[in-house]
Amino acid sequence: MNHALLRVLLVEDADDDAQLLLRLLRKEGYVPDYQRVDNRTDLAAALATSHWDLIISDYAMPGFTAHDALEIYKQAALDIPFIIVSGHIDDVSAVAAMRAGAHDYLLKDNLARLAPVIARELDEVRVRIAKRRAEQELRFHAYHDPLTGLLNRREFERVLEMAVCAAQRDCSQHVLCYLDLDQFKLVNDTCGHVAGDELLRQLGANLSHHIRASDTLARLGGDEFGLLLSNCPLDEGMRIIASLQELIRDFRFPWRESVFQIGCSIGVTVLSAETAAAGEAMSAADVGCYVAKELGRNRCHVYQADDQELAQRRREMQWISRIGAALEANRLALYQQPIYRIGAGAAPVLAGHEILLRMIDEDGTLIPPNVFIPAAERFKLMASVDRWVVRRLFAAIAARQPRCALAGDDLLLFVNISAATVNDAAFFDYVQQQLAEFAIPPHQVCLEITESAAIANLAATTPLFARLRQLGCRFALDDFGSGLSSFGYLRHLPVDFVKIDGGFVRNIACNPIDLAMVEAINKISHVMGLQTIAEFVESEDVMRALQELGVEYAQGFLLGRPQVLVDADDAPPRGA
Ligand SMILES: Nc1nc2c(ncn2[C@@H]2O[C@H](COP(=O)(O)OP(=O)(O)OP(=O)(O)O)[C@@H](O)[C@H]2O)c(=O)[nH]1
Repeated sequence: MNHALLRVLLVEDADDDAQLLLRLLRKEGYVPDYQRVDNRTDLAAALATSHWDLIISDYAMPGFTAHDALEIYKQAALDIPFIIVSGHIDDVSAVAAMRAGAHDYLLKDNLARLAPVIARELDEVRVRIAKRRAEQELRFHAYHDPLTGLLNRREFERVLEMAVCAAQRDCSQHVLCYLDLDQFKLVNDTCGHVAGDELLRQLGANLSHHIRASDTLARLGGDEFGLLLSNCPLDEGMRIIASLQELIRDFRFPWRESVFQIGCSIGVTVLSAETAAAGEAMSAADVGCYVAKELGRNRCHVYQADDQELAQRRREMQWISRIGAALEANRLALYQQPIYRIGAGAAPVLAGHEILLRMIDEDGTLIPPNVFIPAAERFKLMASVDRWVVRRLFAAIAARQPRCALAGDDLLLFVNISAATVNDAAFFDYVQQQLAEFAIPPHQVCLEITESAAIANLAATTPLFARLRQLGCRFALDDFGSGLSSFGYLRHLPVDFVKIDGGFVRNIACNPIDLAMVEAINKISHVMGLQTIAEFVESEDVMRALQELGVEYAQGFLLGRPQVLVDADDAPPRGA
């Protein structure tokens, strides 16, 4: 038999009856810890001051009934089983008492059911408590960061939105801070993530004890915290921030043999009637924090409008890691767009493909080249990107991958190279080695460079083109015509094809100036012994005009859209 402590509140005027109940409880193995009350005041006081597992109440007492007791019990809003044990109670009164909140009723001369009823009610209360706890926990997790117990980013943004609305409505001022710990990575790297977690937990708790009750602190993720100082002008906000900085400066985090001291960069912005949206305020505080880092870390910076310029630089810098990661993880895909030989009165004949590059971001979205290539150029990643394309393409052809229609054919591969690659002294050797490794016939490869990049790097372009042409590779000048001064340069560049800028081609059927430009480029190219390719051929009218002019090749949506050639998940080639 179990001996379970049972804290029981007896609402009973007769001590004899109370003792009888207690004896019964003991017989059933309970160890009752009890109090007897017989009036409203004592009952209310007992409920308010002690914790009870069970209430057993008589039905009718002098000047006091179970209904009165139930009323007080309901006001206390406690989840305690309430059982009526009465000398005589008619069915109507019993049902009324159950409706008023009693869990069961028994007659004093038949208490055989008492033990099972108590066991059942205690069980049910346990189930209700467990359910409530689980619900509370779920609610807590929806709004809180599991590591620190502070609010999470989503809840912080909700509170921030309310503050922005309040500022717009009643011109109140609030201060928003974005806190990012300095060199936090060091703690993780030297002592492991468990130490880093503990530091975040301790610092979060310290900060939360230090702010006003009306303020909101949240962990936004990683080592970043958000703080909203409600109804607070900037000067008062700066005083609070200064005291938080002091607290962080004084904070010591001991871990095994080491003691860490941590710095924090803080971006600050004011929410006022002019604040348009919570997202805008959040981004201003984030930019402020970035500037604080740039200025040397461990400081606070109030966001200024011209900080955006710095932030733009940061966004650009992020491309370095995005492109680097994409190269590393082979998250680049090759597409091919057909180029046809066109002749007056004859059906176009497939002559080759231009190889186009797409980047796939970490979340699977396709990034077009006009978005990431300018960034790759700015951050000197294009030479690596070009090498990646060459190797990936050659490997795909050598492996005769199913989508690769080029293998074994005499079709040309037009591969774009950048100005950076032209200036890469080792590129010639690289291409030579790749051609040999994958047994690609050099005459199938036509390297394309834009007219402007070729001219801007003339000193490097000419010898590279000459050497690669000796191997058998061919060259095309891309976007020809966009830099109008370039006819003279054609004489100096050892190229085979001129790709006429699509900006002229697109409208030749309706714009006589564009038609004249294309005609001139075509004529001069032919006089120099070069063949011409028209880009952006999108309609039959344009195609007819090109055939009449005697342009040799055409490329554009009319003839074929870019198709996947090598997907990001195709097996990558081994090696550099
Ligand atoms: N321990 C722990 N580390 C985390 C958690 N979330 C993110 N981190 C790490 O926190 C670091 C945050 O990166 P950054 O803010 O860029 O690094 P930092 O060293 O603080 O550098 P600065 O902010 O430039 O001073 C990264 O190393 C993450 O891996 C976490 O929940 N626990």
